[in-house]
Amino acid sequence: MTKIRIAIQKSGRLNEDSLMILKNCGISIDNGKDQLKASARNFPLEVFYLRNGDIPQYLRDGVVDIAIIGENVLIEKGEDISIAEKLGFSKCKVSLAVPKSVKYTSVHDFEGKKIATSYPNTVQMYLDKHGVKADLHIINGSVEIAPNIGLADAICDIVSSGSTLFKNNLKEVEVMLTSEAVLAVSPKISEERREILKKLQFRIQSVLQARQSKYVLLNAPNEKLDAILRLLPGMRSPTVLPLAEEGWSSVHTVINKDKFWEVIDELKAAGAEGILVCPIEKMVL
Ligand SMILES: Nc1ncnc2c1ncn2[C@@H]1O[C@H](COP(=O)(O)OP(=O)(O)OP(=O)(O)O)[C@@H](O)[C@H]1O
Ligand SMILES: O=P(O)(O)OC[C@H]1O[C@H](OP(=O)(O)OP(=O)(O)O)[C@H](O)[C@@H]1O
Ligand SMILES: [Mg+2]
Repeated sequence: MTKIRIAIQKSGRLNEDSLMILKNCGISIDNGKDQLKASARNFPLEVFYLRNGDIPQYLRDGVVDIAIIGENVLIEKGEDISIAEKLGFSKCKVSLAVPKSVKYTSVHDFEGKKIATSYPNTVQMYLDKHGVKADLHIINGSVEIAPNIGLADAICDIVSSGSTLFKNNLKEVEVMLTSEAVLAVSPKISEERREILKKLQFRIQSVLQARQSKYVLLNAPNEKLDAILRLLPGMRSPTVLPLAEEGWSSVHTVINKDKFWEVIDELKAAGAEGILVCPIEKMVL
């Protein structure tokens, strides 16, 4: 039987969330901790555990068909590789930073400066776009320490909370790109495997939709229903069912998880009671 081959990060920031999304898609993987390859029990899928930085080349060569990888790595090393889905986790930026004490005015301040980075192509593209010439010093990790030990004038690295920059007395001055984990596709994927990919994407989309949404149930006196329903956008429209108690109804609806916090006070003020907010496991639109 033909299987689709997916690369996920062997260990590191993407590993756990990548396995979790497959699990949420109902795919169980026989997983020995030190295995570099594993098969799914109930879906035609084989998992290869690889280094994040090596994945673009595996995709390009068609050694794997798809991968879960940081978008930033594709921008750095895999411009020719397409993205099938954005997955909504591992959100970060790739930014330029300088010592806090430096007075910064514009990207032209980098002219003739030495920049330490693990993302040379990304920095070079950004500098070229602005007509700036700088000297790049490529290192693989602990980039933020470079200015403190006299290795470089500035750095380019991943920024999330900003705490690594802060601890190293640096400040973010240019955001070159924003990134999140994505499902990437090999340009060499076969038609047969593309059909399996479609099935996987359908499952991923229902998991991602569900993560964004909450199922809300509430009770309302009938005379206040109109006002309450106006506050609630449902998938099609909210369900209204009579309660055993005369004059009351139960309202059921699906709402965006962020939107819910915006309307909760208004719902209460409009007369809603006994509000329940429940997670949704899968959502097919
Ligand atoms: N602090 C962060 N916050 C959010 N996402 C991050 C952060 N650091 C990295 N990422 C994202 O997670 C991906 C993997 O980062 P991680 O540090 O685990 O691996 P790596 O060292 O870049 O790769 P490799 O697997 O080759 O060792 C990055 O490419 C980026 O997309
Ligand atoms: O803005 P922050 O929230 O501080 O995150 C940014 C840091 O996170 C990543 O390092 P990581 O912890 O993955 O270590 P690594 O260099 O070993 O990959 C990245 O390389 C930054 O150093
Ligand atoms: Mg890292």
